[in-house]
Amino acid sequence: MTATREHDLLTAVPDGLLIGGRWRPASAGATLTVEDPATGKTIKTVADAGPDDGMAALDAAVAAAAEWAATPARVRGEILRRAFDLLQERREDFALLMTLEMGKPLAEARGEVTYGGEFLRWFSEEAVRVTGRYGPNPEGTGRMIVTQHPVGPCFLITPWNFPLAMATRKIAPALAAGCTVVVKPAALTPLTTLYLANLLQDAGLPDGVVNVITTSSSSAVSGPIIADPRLRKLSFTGSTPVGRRLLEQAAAGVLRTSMELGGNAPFVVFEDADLDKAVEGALAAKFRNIGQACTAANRFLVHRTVAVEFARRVTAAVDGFVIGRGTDPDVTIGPLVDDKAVAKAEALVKDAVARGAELASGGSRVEGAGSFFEPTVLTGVAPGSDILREEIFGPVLAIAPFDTEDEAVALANDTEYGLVSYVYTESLSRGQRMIERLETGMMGLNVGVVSNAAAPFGGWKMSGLGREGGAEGIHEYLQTKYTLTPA
Ligand SMILES: NC(=O)c1ccc[n+]([C@@H]2O[C@H](COP(=O)([O-])OP(=O)(O)OC[C@H]3O[C@@H](n4cnc5c(N)ncnc54)[C@H](O)[C@@H]3O)[C@@H](O)[C@H]2O)c1
Repeated sequence: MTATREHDLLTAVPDGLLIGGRWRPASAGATLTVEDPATGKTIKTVADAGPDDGMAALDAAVAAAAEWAATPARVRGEILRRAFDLLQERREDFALLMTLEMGKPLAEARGEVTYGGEFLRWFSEEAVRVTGRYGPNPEGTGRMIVTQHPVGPCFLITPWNFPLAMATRKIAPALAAGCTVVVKPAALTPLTTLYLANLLQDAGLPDGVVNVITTSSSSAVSGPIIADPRLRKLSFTGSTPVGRRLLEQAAAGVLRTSMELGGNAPFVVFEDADLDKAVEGALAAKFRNIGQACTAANRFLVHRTVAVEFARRVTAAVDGFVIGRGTDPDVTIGPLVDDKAVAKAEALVKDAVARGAELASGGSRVEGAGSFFEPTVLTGVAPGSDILREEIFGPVLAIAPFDTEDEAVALANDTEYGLVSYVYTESLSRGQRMIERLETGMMGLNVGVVSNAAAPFGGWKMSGLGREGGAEGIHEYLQTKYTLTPA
């Protein structure tokens, strides 16, 4: 990867706010810097929006709402399809951009372009499948008509860990449903969203349908937007504490919300599992995105009879990982997003070891430039350790043994989160029992990655509200009207 290629790409990314189809600086002239977490160096400076800019973006979304809602769904779908096609042409640019601003290895960034792109294609097709119902009133006389309508202007807040996919997973269904949006990416990773907005313009999206504000003052800018009665929907992906705060704000206006929040996924390996498959799944579920995924396996619950062998095999694989800047094709473990993330991984490992866990591999920060933490395997993690309760969001694989199926279920469900679980067993009946017993919105049964544009992604319990993707996803942005007529 040449420095010139990186420079040319970064230069091509807009550095302003997109409001009503025009790129412009923040009204106060403020800027924020974006760093490469592998080097700690600034790679670009972009506009830092204030509350006035946020309101201007909402004004633009409101002004464009009626015309976009009246645009035939077929036309809206065709724009999304063009955006999908353009993304395929620009896939290497998007992959490199994510590696530069967020740190994930290029091969994984390419995987995210594929995954994130699929939401554009999926919802380009779903746009034309929004239908109503018309029929006799089964309870009496007259006719019942049920119709679907866009909810109106939406505010979409995305996290830094999947800069492209978290944006397309919200923007595509909103546009398909006929809603206009204001998008606010995380301040650590605004570049991918800016470049995506640029692509949507190239795909023929009318002015004002997608507006983007980048800001380091998330709560000061978001508060007035959420409080504005013209806003009709808030969709958020991020941590549970921030989600809870936003729900409180949204409650004042009885605002519709979708919340994709934190996880604490159990990865259960039964004694009858195919260990080769379980190890392969474990590595994907844990080390994808350097462990920084809401779907990352957080707690490895392994039957005591296979725990030593499972640990031996994952440790052998982890010892072969290559740490470094994600632009190097040999690298399998990039940096964490910032030093705070490194400190958190360090503290969780320390606590687990203090409570009796053994370090089979890694365990330390990597000294020098950039925010690196060694891929780590911990065995014999004791109940009550912080690492079993908190979302690790780092490359630490923590193994705790269990003896019976009931114990595995109790441990797996012993968390306020309920996003995803992973189960490895060769028994069909046990697999089916796990579907019934595990309290999560998604489950990987002998599979280590569940994300899929055609599936309803989302959690139970404190992992969130609503679903993204699948046939369900577009309904987050539609509201139902029921009409009774005597005819
Ligand atoms: N369930 C899912 O689909 C899913 C997917 C990815 C990440 N996540 C979760 O996201 C978290 C990691 O992301 P993060 O660290 O960026 O989360 P975060 O909650 O700190 O930030 C998410 C977004 O919210 C913004 N934000 C923060 N405080 C705000 C406030 N007071 N008002 C308005 N906006 C605010 C941030 O700028 C960012 O854009 C993890 O908990 C992870 O599990 C969930």
